[in-house]
Amino acid sequence: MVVKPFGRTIRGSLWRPASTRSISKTHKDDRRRTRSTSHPTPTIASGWAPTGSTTYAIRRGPQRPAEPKTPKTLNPQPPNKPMTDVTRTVYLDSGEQKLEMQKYRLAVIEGDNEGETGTFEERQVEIGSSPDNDIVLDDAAVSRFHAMIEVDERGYLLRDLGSKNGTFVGGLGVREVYLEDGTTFRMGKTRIRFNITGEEAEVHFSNKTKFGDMLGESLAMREIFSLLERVAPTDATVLVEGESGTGKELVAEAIHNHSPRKDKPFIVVDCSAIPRDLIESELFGHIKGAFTGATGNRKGAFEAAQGGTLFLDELGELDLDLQPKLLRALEKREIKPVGSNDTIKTDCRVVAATNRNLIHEVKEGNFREDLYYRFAVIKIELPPLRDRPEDIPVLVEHFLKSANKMAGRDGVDVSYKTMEKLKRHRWPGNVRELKNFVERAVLLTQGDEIETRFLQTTEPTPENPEAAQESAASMADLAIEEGLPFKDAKNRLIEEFEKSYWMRLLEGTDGNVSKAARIAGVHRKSVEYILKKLDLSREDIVS
Ligand SMILES: Nc1ncnc2c1ncn2[C@@H]1O[C@H](COP(=O)(O)OP(=O)(O)OP(=O)(O)O)[C@@H](O)[C@H]1O
Repeated sequence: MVVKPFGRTIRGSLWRPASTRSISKTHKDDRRRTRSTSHPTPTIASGWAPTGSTTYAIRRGPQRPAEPKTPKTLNPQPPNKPMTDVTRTVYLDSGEQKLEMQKYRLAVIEGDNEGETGTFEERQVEIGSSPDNDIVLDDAAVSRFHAMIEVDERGYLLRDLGSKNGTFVGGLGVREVYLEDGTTFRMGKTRIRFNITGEEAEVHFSNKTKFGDMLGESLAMREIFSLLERVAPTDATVLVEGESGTGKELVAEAIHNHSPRKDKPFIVVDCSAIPRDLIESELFGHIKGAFTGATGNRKGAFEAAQGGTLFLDELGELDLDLQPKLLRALEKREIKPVGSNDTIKTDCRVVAATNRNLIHEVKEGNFREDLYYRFAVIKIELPPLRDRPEDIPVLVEHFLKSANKMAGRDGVDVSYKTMEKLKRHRWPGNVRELKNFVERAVLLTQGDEIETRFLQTTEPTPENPEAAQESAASMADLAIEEGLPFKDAKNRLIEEFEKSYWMRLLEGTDGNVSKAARIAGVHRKSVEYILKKLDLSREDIVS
C-alpha cells in the first residue's frame, strides 16, 4: 500500500505517484484539506476556504448547451443514459457552481496490471501507457494517452483519446460512453472495472470563462479559475505544473494581477536559462568583490520583487545545491547576497512553474522533498489542450482577432468543419502551438477562412486516420518510379518524418530545445545531434 501526498490512498504500482497534468487531483486534495471540518488544515492561506456554501438551487442534467457531437467516429455510439442521480450541479450564492459526485474505484481485472486498484475523486483521470497518465498500464497494445474518465453533471464519461487500438465496452468500440456502476471496459489486453464507492466528493467551478488573460470554457479551466479566484488575493506560495505551452506563465501573471501586490513589481526568473554559477547571484544578489567580475553590489530577484511577486519559471531545473538556500529564503523570508554575511528581509510572494513532474523528481533525488512541499501548498495542474477541446473555439476566436490585426487582414474566419478538426488535433505544443497555427494560417490563407492544411500534422488524426498511410504510399510510389532501392527509400521517408516532426515540435516550443527534448522524451543533446544531422537550425524553424 502506498499513500500518496495529501493523504490520497492508492494501491499497487499502477497509479502513478503524482500527476503532471490532471488538475482535479490537486485541487481536490487541496479542497479536501480545507473543506473537511473534522480535519482542518492550517497550512492553507486564509481566504482560501470556499465562500458562499449556502445553496439556493439544485439542477440536474446538462447546464450548458450540448455541443454538436462529432459527426465522424470510428465506432459511432451516442453516449448512453447517464447516471444523473450520482452526480449533480449545485449553484452557490457566490455565483459558483459545485459538482457533487461520488468517488469511483477502478480495478484492473485482466491484463498485465491485474489486481491493481485505485479510488479516485478527480474529475479527470487519464489512462495510457505513458508515465504522464494518472493510470499507467504496462500493456503494449495501449496507446500512450489512450482514454480518460471525465466526471460531469451527467455522470462518468469514458472517452477514447484517439487511441490506436480503441476502447471497448461490451465488445463495442466506443469513442464516448457514460459508465454505469459495475461497467467493465477494455483497452488492449487490459480490462478495467468501474465502480461507484458511495463516498461523496465535490468540485467547484467558476462561473467565469476568463481569469486575467487566460481564457477557457471547459470545466477543467473553470475549476482552475475557481481555485485562482480564491488563491490569488492571498500570499500563498503557488506551484503551477503543466506541459509546455499550457499557460503557466499566464497563470503566474494573473495571480499577481489579482493580488493586492498588483501595483508592485512582477519579476520573472527562468531557472533553466541562467548558468549554474550565476543563478545564486541572480536570485539573492551579490556584493562587490564576491567573485571575479563582481565590480559592485547587485540586487537579486528577491529584492527586486520587494512588495510584489517573484515568478520562478522552470523550477525543476534548479540546481540541488541551491535548493536549501531557496527553502531558507521562503521559510525565513530573508536572503543573504553572495559574499555577504548580512541577511536582508524580503517581502515577496513566490509563484513557481515547471513542466516536470516534480514529485517524480523528488523520488529520483533531483529535487528536495522539503522544498517540494513548501511549494506545493497550492498546486495548480494545467491540463494539456488535448484534454480540453471545449476551449479550442474560444481560443481560436481570440487568436484570430489578434492575427487578423497583425496581418492587416479583415475577417479571416474559421469554418465549423475546420473547428471540429482543430478540436480533434492533439496539440503537442498546447495553446502556444494553437496560437502559432492560427497566426500562420491567417498569413498564408488566400481565402476568408483558415484551413487545416496549414496544420502540418505529424500523426493521423481520428478524423483522417489514413493521412499518414496516404503520404507514405505516395512516397513509396515515387521511390518505385525513381527506381530507388528499398533501403534508400525507407531512409528518405524516415528523414522526411524526422524533419517534419522536429520542425513542428520546435515551432510549438518557440525554438526551445530543452522543452522539445522533454516533450519528445529524449535528451537535449540528442535533439541537438538530430538537428545537426538534418541540417536544421533553431533559427530557421522559429524565424
Ligand atoms: N488559457 C489561455 N488563454 C489565452 N492564451 C493562452 C492560454 N494559455 C496559454 N496561452 C498563450 O499561449 C502561449 C504560451 O503560454 P505560456 O508561455 O504561459 O505557457 P507556459 O506553460 O508557461 O509554456 P512554457 O512551459 O513553454 O514556458 C502564450 O502566448 C499565452 O498567451
